[in-house]
Amino acid sequence: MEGVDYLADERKKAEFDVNEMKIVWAGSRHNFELSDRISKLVANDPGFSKEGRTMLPRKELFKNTLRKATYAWKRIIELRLSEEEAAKLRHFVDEPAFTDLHWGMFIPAIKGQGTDEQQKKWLPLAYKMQIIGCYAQTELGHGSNVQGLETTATFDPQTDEFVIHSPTLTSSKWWPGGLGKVSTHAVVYARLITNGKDYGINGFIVQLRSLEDHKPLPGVTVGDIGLKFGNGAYNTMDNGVLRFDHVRIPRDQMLMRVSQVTREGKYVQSDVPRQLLYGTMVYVRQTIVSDASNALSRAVCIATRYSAVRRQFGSQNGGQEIQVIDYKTQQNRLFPLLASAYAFRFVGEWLKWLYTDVTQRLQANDFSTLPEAHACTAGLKSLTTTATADGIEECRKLCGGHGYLCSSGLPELFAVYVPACTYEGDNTVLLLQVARFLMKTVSQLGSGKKPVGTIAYMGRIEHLMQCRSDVKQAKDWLKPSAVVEAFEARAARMSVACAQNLSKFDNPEEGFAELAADLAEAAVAHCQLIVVSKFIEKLQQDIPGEGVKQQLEVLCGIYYLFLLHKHQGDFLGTGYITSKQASLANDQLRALYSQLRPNAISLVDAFNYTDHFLDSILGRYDGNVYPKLYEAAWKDPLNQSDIADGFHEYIRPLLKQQLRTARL
Ligand SMILES: CCCCCCCCCC/C=C\CCCCCCCC(=O)SCCNC(=O)CCNC(=O)[C@H](O)C(C)(C)COP(=O)(O)OP(=O)(O)OC[C@H]1O[C@@H](n2cnc3c(N)ncnc32)[C@H](O)[C@@H]1OP(=O)(O)O
Ligand SMILES: Cc1cc2nc3c(=O)[nH]c(=O)nc-3n(C[C@H](O)[C@H](O)[C@H](O)COP(=O)(O)OP(=O)(O)OC[C@H]3O[C@@H](n4cnc5c(N)ncnc54)[C@H](O)[C@@H]3O)c2cc1C
Repeated sequence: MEGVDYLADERKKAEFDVNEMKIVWAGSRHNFELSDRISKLVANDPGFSKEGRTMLPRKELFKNTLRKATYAWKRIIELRLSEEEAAKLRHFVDEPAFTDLHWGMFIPAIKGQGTDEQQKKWLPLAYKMQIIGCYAQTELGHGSNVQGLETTATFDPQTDEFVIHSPTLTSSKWWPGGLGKVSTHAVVYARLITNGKDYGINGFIVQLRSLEDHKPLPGVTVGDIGLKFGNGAYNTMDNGVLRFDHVRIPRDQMLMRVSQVTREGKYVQSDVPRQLLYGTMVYVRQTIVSDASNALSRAVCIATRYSAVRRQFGSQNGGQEIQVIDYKTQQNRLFPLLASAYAFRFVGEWLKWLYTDVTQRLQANDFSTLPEAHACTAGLKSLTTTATADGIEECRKLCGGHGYLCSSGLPELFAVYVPACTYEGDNTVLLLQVARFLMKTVSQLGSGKKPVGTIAYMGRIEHLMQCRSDVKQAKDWLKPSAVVEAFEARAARMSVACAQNLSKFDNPEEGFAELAADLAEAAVAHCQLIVVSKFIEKLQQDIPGEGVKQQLEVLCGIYYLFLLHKHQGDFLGTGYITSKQASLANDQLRALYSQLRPNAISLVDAFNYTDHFLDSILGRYDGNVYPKLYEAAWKDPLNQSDIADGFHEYIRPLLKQQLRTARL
């Protein structure tokens, strides 16, 4: 980095090896070197400049995204990047585009739900981008309720084709990214009807646009759904609307891994569970959990650096004012978010492992871990995206007024990120899926079926229902066993309380609906237990580097003690801790803030973000905030002239009129 480093003093305070922490953050030396190389490649290429992006009108913004996405593809080919390198490059280009859905959902849907033959036919075309695809599931009338989708795919045995049709306005596909203006193909989810019988939802590969002139094919109506939240932000994506008027596709374009329709029109269900139809969602939810730490760490990096630069009040004898990062209130808002970024990183790594494991089992026809994989991906997607979206907004507030400027990077980051709470499953709907899994687990206790994996703790239910915390002094809260038991007891007791209340209803579905808010809270408690446990397990590994493990222990402590403080009501209400023990937890939390403080800047440096990727004046590596903010203001189009457009038309007559009135 060239020039003065205004954060140099902060960096000197670090009590750990930042370079080793960079490797822990990246997951491995290989990952670190890959991210470092590709992020610099993108940052140094003017073709990926972000200059002026938030000021472009929609059409220009979208065209610019098409240019960038195709330029990225050109560079991927020229540099002969591997699949892993190409994915990193798209990540660091940092602009939502149709390619996210092509690579992230269209291809995985064909891989997960297509037969070998179908994969052989479609994947090479998709890998070379000779066709571009999207994932068309959600409709105007239904998103969460997948079984309620209305689009039909009716088999016609005369011609050996499916007829894809949108029977109602509400059956219009609505939201799929990349659909509006770009995709040539889509995996369309529709009700499979053969011999007059409705067999429920299945995926179909449907061509939408001509590969010659890109015009919609006969019977296809397609377009963009309109401007979305935030300036720039997610408007780089062409989320689309799609209607079919009796569009015919060959039978072999039904994705046939889960079920098949024969030439005669007979429906055949394979021996794989129907839930595999939802497999692409499980995959994407897992990637969204991994991505949460990316988004949160960006916001935290900006807010932490700026909090060290910004000074307010407390000047003594003409000396400097206090850095706002030294206020306990600032630390209490910021440091748990820094800790959460690390916590989500590690739980994301673990979830990736779980997903790989379940995928291998599925290939060997072992479906036993699918329910747990669904509960973990759904629950952790909900937990991490909610906390990340809220955390980004908190970081904006932590930056005071300047956080509201687009040049802080935070408004755009928030606007791009916040739909993660909705897409790939509304966060409340997903928590209720976890709650169903928990209620099923509780109902099976005593049946001889031993709970395993993330619900193994339920196997010790008798102990967890009656144990009490033995914390006597603040530092007892640093013992992993004390913490894990606290989170297990809270989660188990909340689930059991829900199950007991449910048993009072004659109709379980009515009971579930009535108790949904409590059930969602029990699901949150279970998911927080997973994140805390995985952080603690990470610390049990061998972690090299001077002081690195100690810093991670501080972060882990902050993560769980902050949760304990925030959800004190649960821990006290379920009777596991006393109010005295809650207060000791808070004392320990404050002590950990003081330990973290000198390391804060280096802990965000460990994310290894380039200034290009952060795209934030407040988060600049060198902390040179004020001159750059001042400079940026003058680049606003409004400042291209002293007299604004519209002045002569509107303001001048007003001023003249006031002048006349004053003269009277
Ligand atoms: C795309 C690239 C991703 C990259 C991410 C990184 C981010 C980068 C930066 C961001 C920039 C751009 C990326 C943007 C990407 C946006 C992508 C967004 C795409 C979408 O939104 S696609 C549409 C997603 N839609 C949903 O998620 C719908 C949610 N609804 C459902 O999942 C279901 O309908 C339901 C709520 C689960 C209910 O289903 P159903 O009524 O059928 O089920 P039941 O409750 O009756 O349960 C039956 C039975 O099935 C089990 N089950 C349910 N789901 C699953 C599953 N997925 N897997 C396994 N099992 C499942 C359930 O537990 C029941 O079991 P039981 O009978 O009790 O044993
Ligand atoms: C930016 C963005 C990109 C997207 N990309 C795609 C895409 O590429 N492909 C695609 O197919 N779809 C896509 N979607 C659609 C997305 O998956 C759905 O919006 C999402 O699944 C939520 O469904 P919904 O809109 O029907 O919400 P709704 O279900 O209508 O939710 C409305 C409210 O009702 C509540 N609610 C609903 N059901 C229940 C229940 N059973 N119990 C309690 N509360 C309930 C919810 O919590 C929420 O508060 C995208 C959406 C967005 C915002």
